[in-house]
Amino acid sequence: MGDFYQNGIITTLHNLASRSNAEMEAELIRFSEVRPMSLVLPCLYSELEGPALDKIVTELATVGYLNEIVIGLDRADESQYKHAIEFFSRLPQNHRILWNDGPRLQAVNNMLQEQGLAPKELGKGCNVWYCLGYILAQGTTSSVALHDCDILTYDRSLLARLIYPVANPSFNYQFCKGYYARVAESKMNGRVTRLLVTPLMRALKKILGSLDYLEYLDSYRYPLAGEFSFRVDVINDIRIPSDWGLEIGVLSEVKRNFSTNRLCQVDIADKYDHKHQKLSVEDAQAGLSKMSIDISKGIFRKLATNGVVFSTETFRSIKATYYRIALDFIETYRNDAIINGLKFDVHNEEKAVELFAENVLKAGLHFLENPMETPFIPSWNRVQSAIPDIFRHLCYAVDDDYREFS
Ligand SMILES: O=C(O)[C@H](O)COP(=O)(O)O
Repeated sequence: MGDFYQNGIITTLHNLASRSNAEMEAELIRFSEVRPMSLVLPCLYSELEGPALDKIVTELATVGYLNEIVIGLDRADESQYKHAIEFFSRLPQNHRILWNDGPRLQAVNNMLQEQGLAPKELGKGCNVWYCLGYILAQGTTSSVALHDCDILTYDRSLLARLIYPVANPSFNYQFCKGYYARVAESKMNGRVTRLLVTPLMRALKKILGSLDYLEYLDSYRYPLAGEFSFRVDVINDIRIPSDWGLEIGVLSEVKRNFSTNRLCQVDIADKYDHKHQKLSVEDAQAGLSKMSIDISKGIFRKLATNGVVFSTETFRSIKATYYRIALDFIETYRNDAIINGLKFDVHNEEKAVELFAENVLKAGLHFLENPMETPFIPSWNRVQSAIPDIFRHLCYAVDDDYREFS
């Protein structure tokens, strides 16, 4: 059982008692009468063949409060799309699969491209964006949850706890982020969160002073969690990054659009494990190396929109301060691991921090050299204003694919 401390400037909803999931789901079924709920699952075809998704679908098949499940399928050819239809067919809820690489959705993408509105980079951000557009187009949902498809420790209580804060009609939250400890096989994971994001926040606060935006981001216990939920109207006006800045980008957008008392975070699992990517020391375009660059760029860009002025010297100081603080954090994590009987590899942790320190500087210099770069996908409000019947095209594409291949 955790504590009930409220840190930061958003509400934290803890897991304080062993409330049964059945009791919570019974409540969610009642809520669903006034607030219909959807789940978005962004996935790669390869995840259908991996160890996590089969169990996730088995768990979801027993969930009674979902109105629909929208699956965004990336990197699938025709036969793989057909296999995906079969794979998800055991879901009793209404469900649709967006075959993002299929000719119909590609035609929709071309239509957007002609207006300069299509996502510029493929990946999770783009996948999520199309799924959210489809949910808006359907117009049947009130509350939405989204989670990754590589969760090895999944059970359906994760979803119940994740969606509850935006499903309970007596709560006023617009957005909720999940949190947990990424601890598995007796070791602490979550390398980018622990070794980049938290120390970088502290370094930025030290150099730039206490800024509302930094206090806000630092309030999230797991800012990189791929699990979040929201009221449907949040979708209209958010611009999400198409790169690894997706998670932090969404947090920044909801802060811009809502007061912090409409935002919260919730404890969704005792343990969480997922697919781990390589650190990728050699290749800055891959693995956690790329992730750390994209995230740092996203944070610097956002600070600049908040009036912060950067120079090469500021980025050198940020790098040096980050490095020192991150090394101190390694000591903290080490002791936390030891008291909990977990393994801890100081060498690998320091290797990651050395790489992230270089990448913080790289991201800063890249930001100075490319001040006009905007890796954001436009909001659906803007897209609808440019192409008023876009939702009709999107719905036809998804539904016609399903009709033709199921
Ligand atoms: O959450 C994170 O920090 C990144 O996704 C990396 O996670 P991992 O260290 O658990 O692979």
